[in-house]
Amino acid sequence: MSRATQANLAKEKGNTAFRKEEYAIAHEQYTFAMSLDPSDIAYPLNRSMANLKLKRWQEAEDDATIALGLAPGSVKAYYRRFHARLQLHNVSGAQRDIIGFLEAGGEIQKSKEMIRDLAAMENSLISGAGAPEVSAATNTESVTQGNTSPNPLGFGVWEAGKRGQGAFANDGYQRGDLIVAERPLYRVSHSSTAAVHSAISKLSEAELKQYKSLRNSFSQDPTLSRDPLLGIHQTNAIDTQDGIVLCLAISRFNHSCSPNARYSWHAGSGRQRVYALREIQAEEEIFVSYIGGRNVYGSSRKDRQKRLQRYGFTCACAVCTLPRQESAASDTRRIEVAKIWERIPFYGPSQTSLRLHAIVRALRLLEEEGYAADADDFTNDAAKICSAHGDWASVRYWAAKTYESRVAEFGEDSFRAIEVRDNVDEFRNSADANSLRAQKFSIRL
Ligand SMILES: C[S@@+](CC[C@H](N)C(=O)[O-])C[C@H]1O[C@@H](n2cnc3c(N)ncnc32)[C@H](O)[C@@H]1O
Repeated sequence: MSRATQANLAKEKGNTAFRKEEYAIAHEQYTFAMSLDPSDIAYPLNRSMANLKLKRWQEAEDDATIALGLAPGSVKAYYRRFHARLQLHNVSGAQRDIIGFLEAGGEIQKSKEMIRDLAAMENSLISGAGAPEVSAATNTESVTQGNTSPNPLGFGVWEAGKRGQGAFANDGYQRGDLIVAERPLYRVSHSSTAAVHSAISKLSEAELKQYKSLRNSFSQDPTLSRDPLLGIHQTNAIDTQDGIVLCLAISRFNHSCSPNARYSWHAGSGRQRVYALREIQAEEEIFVSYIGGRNVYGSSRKDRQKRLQRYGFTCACAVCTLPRQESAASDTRRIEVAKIWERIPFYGPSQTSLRLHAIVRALRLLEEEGYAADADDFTNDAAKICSAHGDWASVRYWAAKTYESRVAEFGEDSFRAIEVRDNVDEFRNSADANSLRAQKFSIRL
């Protein structure tokens, strides 16, 4: 009997054992078949299935990889490896298998099930259900709608083209929704090599593994390439008023110069939060801005690109990739906003109408830019100047706008919202109240 025939016989024995749910025996027979004929894809493919049944995930993945080496377009091999990788929490590998499965002609319906399974696995990884060895488990909570009740994470991590991976909304959000609140993996007061290494040395083995799975945009950097752990820190760390933090889930949020979400450090709970700045549709990517305030809304594409080099990338967001003419128009708008911001304190006591018109102009320009944050930089000034004229209706209008944006962007319990909650009273009691000629203004947004 030829080796090929013997191998086929062993496979048949394996299949019989498999049907009787005797997976260990099936595994033995497939191994024998492989040793007799290593060129036949059926044997590693079947052994991969037996390994899945035996919950030997790594071996199942390896066998599917062997099968793909023998037949690169094998739908079954992609499907089995996907399931092995799912169990191994290999998100990007599992994503690649879904793509391979589809490209090899796998059924659309099945691929949708794979996507759902992967999303469920990711959510369980981040929220902790069924994945106790994953440190983000205890680190993350999320609220999909309304700011109050904790739900499973409302976003998944997917491939985002040139940006690597990114966070995509499951069902969508409204302005002011808390997308996630995550306890950092570590916090450092500065990003020196010693401080970062010291923080990393305190991570558990599982945490370190997750840390190492984060993106490193500095692998080609002349100095940082020698220190990948520092490169990961540099790529993902976030500046907060309480130091520099690194969060596993939030690390997957990409940057946009007109973001639909924003970071908000909450000192009370020691958590980094992300709030929706505007409506975010289901499956839309969630973007934050890595740079703050005027550095993003008041600066040209060229200047923003320069600043973002610090994160090791050239920004490819929707604003930075506008065609030449639209990009120039965007720059013009942002530079005008910056000029208005700089000019505001220099309007004279008789120029309050002009000042308020300039504020409205800045806010409209921001709206045209699709920039949905930081309106409070302007509305707060409008309230203050109206209080100097004793125009309390205008003060209430502008102060309400300020409070509204701070609640939506930082949360009702944030310092920044609380600070302006009773602003009307504070303006009334301030030394500047009624200090200019009494006047009423009807200038509104
Ligand atoms: C904090 S990570 C964000 C998640 C990352 N994309 C990933 O795959 O894990 C920051 C890195 O993502 C990429 N990135 C984020 N926003 C980007 C953008 N607007 N354009 C190009 N790359 C971006 C850059 O490589 C950057 O260094």
